[in-house]
Amino acid sequence: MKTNYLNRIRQQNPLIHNITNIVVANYVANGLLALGASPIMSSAIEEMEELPAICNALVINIGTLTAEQVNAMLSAGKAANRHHIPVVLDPVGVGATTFRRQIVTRLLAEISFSAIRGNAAEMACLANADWQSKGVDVGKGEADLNEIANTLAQQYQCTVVISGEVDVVSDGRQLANIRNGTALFPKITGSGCLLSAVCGAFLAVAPQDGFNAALEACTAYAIAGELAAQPLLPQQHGQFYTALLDHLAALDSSQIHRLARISHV
Ligand SMILES: Nc1ncnc2c1ncn2[C@@H]1O[C@H](COP(=O)(O)OP(=O)(O)OP(=O)(O)O)[C@@H](O)[C@H]1O
Ligand SMILES: Cc1ncsc1CCO
Ligand SMILES: [Mg+2]
Repeated sequence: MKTNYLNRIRQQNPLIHNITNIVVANYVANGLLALGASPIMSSAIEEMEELPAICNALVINIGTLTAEQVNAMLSAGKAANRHHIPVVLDPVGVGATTFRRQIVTRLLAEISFSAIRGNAAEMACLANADWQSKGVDVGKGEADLNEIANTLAQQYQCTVVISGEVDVVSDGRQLANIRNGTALFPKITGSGCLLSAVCGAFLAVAPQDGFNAALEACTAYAIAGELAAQPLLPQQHGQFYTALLDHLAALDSSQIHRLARISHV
C-alpha cells in the first residue's frame, strides 16, 4: 500500500454526515472522532438538502430503517451527488426482509454511490448469490466473494468492500484481499457500521482514488482492531469495544505499512 490518506484525514478533519441506525450511532460518532474526522448524525428530512453542502462525505446505513428515514436517505443522497461528495452505502441486513431489499434496490437506482460496504451475507444478497444470512449477522455460505465484489463494482460503477475474516476490495478492475483483523470484531455490534463510516472518511479526503482509499481504510481499521485485541482474552468484548477507539486514535501510517497483509488478486 502506497497511500497515506490517514494523515490527510488528520490534517483536513473531514465532516462526515451519517444517516445511520439507532444501535450504533454513538459508537460510529466516537469512532470517526478517534480517527481524526468529525461526525454529524442526522436524518431530519428538513436538513437533508443543506447538510451535503457543508459535509465532505455521506454514509447511508439501513440498519434500523423507517419509512421516514428512507425519504431522508433519498433526499440527502441526491443532494450529495449534486455537490459531488462521496456517498457510501451500508446495506445492513438487506437479505433479512422484503422492505430492506426493496429500499436498497431503490437507493441503488436513484443515488450514485462511491462505495458499498457490507458483510458477505449482505453483499451476496445484492449479487443474488447463495448465502444463509442471519439477520444483521454474516451467517454461512460458499459463494466466491472475489467474484461478487468484482461483479457488484462493475454493476454499480463504484468501489465494493466485503468485510469479514478476509476483507475484499474491488473497483471492478483492481481487486485486493486484506488478511488483518481479529475474531473479536464480530463480537461487538457496530464494527461493520463503523468501518463503513471510516470508508466515508477516507473517501472524503481522496474522492478520486476510491479503490486505494477503501483499501487503506479497511487495512487501517483491521490493524487498529488487531492491536486492540493483542492484550485481550477472547471474552473481553467490552474491553475490545473501547480499545478499538483508543487504537483508531493512536494508529499511525508506519504501523499500517508494517502490519498490512494485503494481496492483490
Ligand atoms: N473472523 C474475523 N477475523 C478477523 N477480522 C474480522 C472477522 N470478522 C470480521 N472481521 C473484521 O471486522 C470488521 C467489521 O466487519 P464485519 O464483516 O464483521 O461487519 P458487519 O457484519 O457489517 O458488522 P455490524 O453489522 O455489526 O456492524 C472488519 O474490519 C473485518 O475485517
Ligand atoms: C444489531 C443491529 N440491528 C439492526 S442494526 C444493528 C447494528 C449492527 O449492524
Ligand atoms: Mg453490518
